[in-house]
Amino acid sequence: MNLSEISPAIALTPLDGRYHAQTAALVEYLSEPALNRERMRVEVEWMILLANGFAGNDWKPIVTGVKPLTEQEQAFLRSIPEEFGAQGIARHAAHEAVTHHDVKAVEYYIDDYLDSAEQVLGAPTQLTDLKTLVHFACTSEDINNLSIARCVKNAIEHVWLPGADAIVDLLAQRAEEFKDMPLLSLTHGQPATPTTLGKELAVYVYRLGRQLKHVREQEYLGKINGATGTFGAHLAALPNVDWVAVSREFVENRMGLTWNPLTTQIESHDWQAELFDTISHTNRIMHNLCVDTWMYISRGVFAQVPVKGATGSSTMPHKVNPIRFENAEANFEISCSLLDTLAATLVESRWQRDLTDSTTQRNIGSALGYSVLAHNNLLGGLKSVHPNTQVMDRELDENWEVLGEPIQTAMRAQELAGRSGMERPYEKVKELMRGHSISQADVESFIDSLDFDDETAARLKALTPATYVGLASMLVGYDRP
Ligand SMILES: O=C(O)C[C@H](Nc1ncnc2c1ncn2[C@@H]1O[C@H](COP(=O)(O)O)[C@@H](O)[C@H]1O)C(=O)O
Repeated sequence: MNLSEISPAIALTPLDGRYHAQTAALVEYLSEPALNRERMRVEVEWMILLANGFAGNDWKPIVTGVKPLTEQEQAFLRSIPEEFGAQGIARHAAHEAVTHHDVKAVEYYIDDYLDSAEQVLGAPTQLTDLKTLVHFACTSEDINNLSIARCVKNAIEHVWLPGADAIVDLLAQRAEEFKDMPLLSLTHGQPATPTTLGKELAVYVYRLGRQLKHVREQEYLGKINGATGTFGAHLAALPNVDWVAVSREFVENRMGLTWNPLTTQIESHDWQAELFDTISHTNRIMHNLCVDTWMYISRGVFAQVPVKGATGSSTMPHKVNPIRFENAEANFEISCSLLDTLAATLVESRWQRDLTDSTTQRNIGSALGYSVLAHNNLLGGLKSVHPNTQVMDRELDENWEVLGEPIQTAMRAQELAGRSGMERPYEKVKELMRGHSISQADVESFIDSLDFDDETAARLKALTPATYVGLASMLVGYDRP
């Protein structure tokens, strides 16, 4: 059996195959039909603006000879994208098979609807004669850039950000829960100044929160200014219209985007580079979290809740493998590579336009899809782990030498305050502790061997690796930038 002949078609990529259920929400915004539907929305809104005007021109038609569209006519136009489904996709494809131009095919698709307007509305309508208003004075990129910006904005706001927020919210909740849970830290993989598990999670909350703030503040730019951004055709056809004002009204108020006044044929895509860079950066922070958590699991700091009925290893029955973190790690990497390519290449275009951006932007769905998939697995993974305080306490208790730092720092303070016998504090502690296994008794007798004032000696003796966590617990309160 030839797999390529099976119907419905078998997905080539995992996003639309194996992982479809986890990425399907993006189909609504970033699939090819979603783009074509958005193109239709842009085309019909442009028609409505041209026919009905706006407050800035006292609601007079912008194109001479066109009467304002009635509520019913506007509703009819707006129904075209809203009715775009399986049959519409096939009809658009049939037009494209002839035109070999996807935006032109959208124009013809709308023309077909205008032919049926009188029948659908049940009354004579000027719409049947308004085919020439479809795509009026537009180049394809006028339609494309606005459609893509709106598709991406919706995908970010409705799918990507909620997924990222869910991770940050869970981390913040866990940071608060675990803020007093002491944890041996490892710098260079070696025992170091203890922290708390909550504080380490709060670091991620803070880092991610900053990036998500950038994403929320992202501008989405749009333009509608003709074939090379000069309004040349607009002016040649209708010289008395304030086209700059019309263009601005459309981009800002009808499309909900930031108006770009100065472009070549293409919107310059700088906002896309900014957004994709930020998302890639966010992916990398989450990748770091996956790796850290994976290693905490390996160390026993986090235990995993076994999923009922699930198999860890096909041969080693005892195992619960951290597969969700590994899956997320891999998908973040693929997402980053696509986003990095998009951000790097979209900001360049030969002279007034080349078409590389069109081809490249068709992968925005994949780039965000791998990220959304990774979010899903990371969130599931995080929900399935819980701290093992026995392991954490044991690690701390086996590493009393981490108290070398507070002792030598207290010695410095004593020396600076004029107390004698505190010279060469770092070296003295190093002599005692470096490379040795140190017990609680060793630490105590070392403190006793030095001439600390009573209060300092008592404070140092009260320290254990588990209580030497500084302000970790309080710092968790700073996790939301
Ligand atoms: O308004 C215009 O069309 C102006 C024209 N520039 C174009 N602007 C936007 N789209 C264009 C352009 N040219 C082609 N196409 C169509 O883009 C589609 C590219 O397909 P793909 O590589 O799959 O992304 C594919 O459907 C192409 O037919 C120019 O000559 O400057």
